[in-house]
Amino acid sequence: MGPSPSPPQPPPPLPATGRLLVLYASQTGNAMDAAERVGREAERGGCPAVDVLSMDSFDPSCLPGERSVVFVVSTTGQGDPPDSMKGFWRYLLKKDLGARWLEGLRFAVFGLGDSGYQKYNLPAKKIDRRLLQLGAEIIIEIGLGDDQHPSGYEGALDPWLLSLWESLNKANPSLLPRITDIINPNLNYLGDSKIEVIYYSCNDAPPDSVVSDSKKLIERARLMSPALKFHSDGEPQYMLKMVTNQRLTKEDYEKDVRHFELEDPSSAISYQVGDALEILPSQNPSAVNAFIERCNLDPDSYITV
Ligand SMILES: Cc1cc2nc3c(=O)[nH]c(=O)nc-3n(C[C@H](O)[C@H](O)[C@H](O)COP(=O)(O)O)c2cc1C
Repeated sequence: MGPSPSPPQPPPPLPATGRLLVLYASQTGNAMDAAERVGREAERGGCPAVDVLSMDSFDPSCLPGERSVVFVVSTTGQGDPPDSMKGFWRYLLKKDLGARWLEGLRFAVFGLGDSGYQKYNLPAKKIDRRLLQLGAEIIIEIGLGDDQHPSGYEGALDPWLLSLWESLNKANPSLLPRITDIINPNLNYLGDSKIEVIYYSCNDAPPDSVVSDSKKLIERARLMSPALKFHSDGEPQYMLKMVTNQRLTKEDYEKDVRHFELEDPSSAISYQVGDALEILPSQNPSAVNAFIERCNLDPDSYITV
């Protein structure tokens, strides 16, 4: 008998030089959206490996093993870091890390904040400074997204990303072999639209077609109320009184972020830690009618997409 074949070997780990890591800390989702955009653009530029992770799912002690990291960090409270950054930040502040701990790591920080607050973009500024103290090399200057900008944080993110890709490419062209696809996107590359919109008048729909099925759905959507939805699906229906509805943002701030409390839900619903509560909005019929009128649509037509 000949020697038994050796078991298949796992592929060798990709060298950290070929990977772009995007670490984000977000309280209400904007920094996550921005980080995902960074990741998507890097992939479009041909980056061999891109990972987009929330800071609390990355072990900070592994940071020295990385070569290129983009940090996307928002601000909450009064200049506070998002919850998902707290552990990471505590680790970075450890005294024994030393001024060479991050030698060989190149980084860039994009912050999301609101210049209406006194402590504008503070966590992003702090992490930028701390990474430098720990010996990391800056790729480009910190970018500061501002809710007060007419285009929101994207007003600063767009030009910042362009400089980021150019600087990364200068230092390591193999990281973005198709950089022109991000810097000068060829719109033909996107191809033709992949959706088709068909309008039917309500009388056009054959009786057993998808359109006639969707008639019921549309009628329900017009009257949309979560309670009705649950009722017609045969699922349990609970009415809970809201006892606190407190605005967390300033009155003159365009975003309306709220803290809600419901009256003793345990009397009506049995739930466990980790269960998700879904709060569905009701449609405002006058808003639906205004939309139909604005778009010059026939209120009795059906549309398939
Ligand atoms: C309750 C609250 C507190 C905030 N505090 C600050 C602040 O102190 N400084 C700042 O620059 N921005 C502050 N912002 C603005 C946010 O950082 C900004 O809206 C950001 O886009 C939110 O990103 P996120 O959704 O990833 O958390 C605050 C926003 C909210 C809703």
